[in-house]
Amino acid sequence: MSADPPLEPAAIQSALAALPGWSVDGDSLTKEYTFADFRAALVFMMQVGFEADAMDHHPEWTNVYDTVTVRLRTHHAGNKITAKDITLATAMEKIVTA
Ligand SMILES: C[C@H](O)[C@H](O)[C@H]1CNC2=NC(N)=NC(=O)C2=N1
Repeated sequence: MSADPPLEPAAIQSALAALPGWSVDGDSLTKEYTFADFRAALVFMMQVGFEADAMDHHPEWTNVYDTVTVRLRTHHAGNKITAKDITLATAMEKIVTA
């Protein structure tokens, strides 16, 4: 068994209650963040990027001007959602609401 087993759907749904704007898309957690401008989007990516790297758990994301679209899944768990994805999504929410 992997150290990070895929979460059951019920566990994902209960975690989503505390993650506004996040949803399940296939086997990933996803959210589209919109910022004031490109610079603010870039600051978010830098802050999250350092935290994600410290966690050794990295987002898949795209940036177009003021928008960052995030997809979270765990490669080592067959590309399924694990507790690490919930932890990283929670860290992103703390960063945007700080
Ligand atoms: C060796 C290193 O721990 C792994 O490759 C890490 C890096 N970042 C990761 N990020 C994500 N999203 N899933 C992983 O399984 C993963 N594994």
